[in-house]
Amino acid sequence: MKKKLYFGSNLKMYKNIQDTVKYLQDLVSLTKDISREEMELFIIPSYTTLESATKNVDRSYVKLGAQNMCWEDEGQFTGEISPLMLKELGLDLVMIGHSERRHVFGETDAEENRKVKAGLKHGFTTLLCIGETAEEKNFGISPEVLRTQLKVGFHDVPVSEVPHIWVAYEPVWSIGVNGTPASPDYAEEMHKVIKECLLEIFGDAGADIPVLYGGSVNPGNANELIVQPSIDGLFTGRAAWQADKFDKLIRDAMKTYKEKYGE
Ligand SMILES: O=C[C@H](O)COP(=O)(O)O
Repeated sequence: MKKKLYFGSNLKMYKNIQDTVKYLQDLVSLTKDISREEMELFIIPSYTTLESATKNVDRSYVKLGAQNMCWEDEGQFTGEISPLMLKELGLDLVMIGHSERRHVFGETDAEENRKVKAGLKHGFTTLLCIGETAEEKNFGISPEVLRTQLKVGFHDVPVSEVPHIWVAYEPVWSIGVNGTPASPDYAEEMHKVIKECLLEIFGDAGADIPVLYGGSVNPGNANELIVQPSIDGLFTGRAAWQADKFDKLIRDAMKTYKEKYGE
């Protein structure tokens, strides 16, 4: 089972312009020799760094994205960023529905759906993040929660958009300094649920959507996660924020994957 592997990071509300550009340039130069046929690298920095990042980083090696986006092109939406504004920067992707957007800022599945449709309409690769809370996990309803987030998130999205869709599974309880990483077995089980649901939504084409795991990915668990059959990549926060450490995590994971599945 040989497939392209995805590695990316969300920089959240960290790093100023200078630090972001340096991080991206270092990451590109460190990872340049890794074939982009085998590995997709993407980074999602803060809004204020994006213009400098797009101008100063070799985009053939790293895709750049935004952490959120409004569903409207323009209007009376103080504090929001329009898809047209992001297009002006020439970004590759938008992330929709990150756990912190849903749980700190109260975004709903229906809002994520509007954003997903806007992202796709404007030609961005659209990364929808989903994941259950600890309480939902304890009630034993994780599959139902994930299926709801996918079914609402992709409501009315035509199958022709599949090539532009990515999904990240990030259980809320696994994210950040207080998070507990999902075990590889549990992550695999949930990825299977997600992949089955994508087939239901998009038919056979749904199988082409990459599904990434995120939530306390670190050098100690990345290798075991990446070899799970239904995990297509790792969406990493803290463990990716130093270019040399992220480069090592990627290389080790790819080596482990190749040892298991062949060159
Ligand atoms: O977007 C990334 C996730 O929130 C994961 O963050 P983390 O790896 O620091 O837990």
